[in-house]
Amino acid sequence: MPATSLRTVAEHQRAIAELIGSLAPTTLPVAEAAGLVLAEPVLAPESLPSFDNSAMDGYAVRAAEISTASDDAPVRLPVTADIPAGSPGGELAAGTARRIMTGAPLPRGADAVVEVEATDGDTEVVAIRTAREVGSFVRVAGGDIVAGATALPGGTVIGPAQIGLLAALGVGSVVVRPRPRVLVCSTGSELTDDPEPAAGQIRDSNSIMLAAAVEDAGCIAVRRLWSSDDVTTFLATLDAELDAGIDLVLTSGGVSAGAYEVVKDALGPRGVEFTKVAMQPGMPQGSGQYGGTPVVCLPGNPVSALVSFEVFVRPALRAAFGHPRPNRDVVTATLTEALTSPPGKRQLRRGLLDRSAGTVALTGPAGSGFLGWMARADCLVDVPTEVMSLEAGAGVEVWDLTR
Ligand SMILES: Nc1nc2c(c(=O)[nH]1)N[C@H]1C(S)=C(S)[C@@H](COP(=O)(O)OP(=O)(O)OC[C@H]3O[C@@H](n4cnc5c(N)ncnc54)[C@H](O)[C@@H]3O)O[C@H]1N2
Ligand code: MOO
Repeated sequence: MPATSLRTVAEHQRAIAELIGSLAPTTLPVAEAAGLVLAEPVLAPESLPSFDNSAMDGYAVRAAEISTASDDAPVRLPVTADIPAGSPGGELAAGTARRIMTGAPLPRGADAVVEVEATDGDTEVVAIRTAREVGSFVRVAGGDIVAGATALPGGTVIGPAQIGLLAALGVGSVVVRPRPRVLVCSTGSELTDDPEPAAGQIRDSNSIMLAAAVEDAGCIAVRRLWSSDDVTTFLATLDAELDAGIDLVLTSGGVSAGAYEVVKDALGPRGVEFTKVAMQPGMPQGSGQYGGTPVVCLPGNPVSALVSFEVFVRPALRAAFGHPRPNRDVVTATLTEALTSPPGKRQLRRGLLDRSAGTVALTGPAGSGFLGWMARADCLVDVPTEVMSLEAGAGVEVWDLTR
């Protein structure tokens, strides 16, 4: 097939994004929502802080009563009570102070806190050496968030800070799009889980690698399957595991032009379209629905499989749960060596970024069967379709695989 008739990367990206679509929002306990995205805003059910409290260990006072305090002429106030954090603040009588701890409620009548360092620390009659303004070291109720205000807008990614805030507000569940659930299936009669593979056999690295990529994208790799290159076995393996809870079946291998292309032979007549994409690696690709479940078929060469996952599947999976940044960060870097790229194909080479120097070095040649070169890389160098060679020193766009 001439290169001009291949599907472009952008076209196949759109096809996969449409295929996977967007998952319906659901309500989840906050603790299970880490990494997910709010499908609607969270309104604060109460104010934060919920009561006026002290920002320092010190003494709760009336500011006006210590306005003349200085090192030479400290103001002395009887200490009538201790207010540890967790106890009620009580009422501050005129002309007195209460010892107060950080986070403890301000007693009624007090309007400032003097930190212990500005006093002699006495527990009976405290000498205060510094005047303090009204409101000093007081964390006012609602000073962070007022009841009824938007605590977190829709579209927020739920990370540690958001989880902490929701816990502080007493919000136990949130409305989010769920993590896509992915069934990962390797194919190939050469694959074995025998620690000592027989002649011609190899270990299945794709399913564990793609499952890790699925989890790294914030999704769930529900199960890992393996099938030989036999169509009946492959379909039976898939049918036994497919249920309504699977959002995507991700296969690898069996999609090119050989005599035993099990995925193509099994799913081609059953709703999955096999195409060639103008990309290196990752030319043979498949996508469609099998029994109503979206299926993406990646090529078997391990590097092709993982690069194809990066280019087509990861962004679509993240978009499916509403992630505001479905794509990797793209940066511009200077190539440290020359490269060549096939005509009519967008090439994604494996590279190592030197972030401080702004340079990128290739970790190996373009071959798609050698995972070692990919495992040493932390980025993909994106060589545009129309570019067939680049000299050392050329500027290139680079996908940062760490972000
Ligand atoms: N005559 C042609 N041959 C090939 C073409 C072509 O257009 N014409 N395309 C080449 C390209 S490009 C790719 S990519 C591969 C894709 O092949 P398949 O998707 O059919 O994959 P397999 O043949 O099953 O395997 C390819 C390669 O990868 C190894 N592999 C497969 N699965 C795993 C796994 N789970 N773990 C580890 N390694 C795996 C497999 O042993 C093969 O070495 O086709 C080219 N050929
Ligand atoms: O296109 Mo294949 O995926 O390069 O090796």
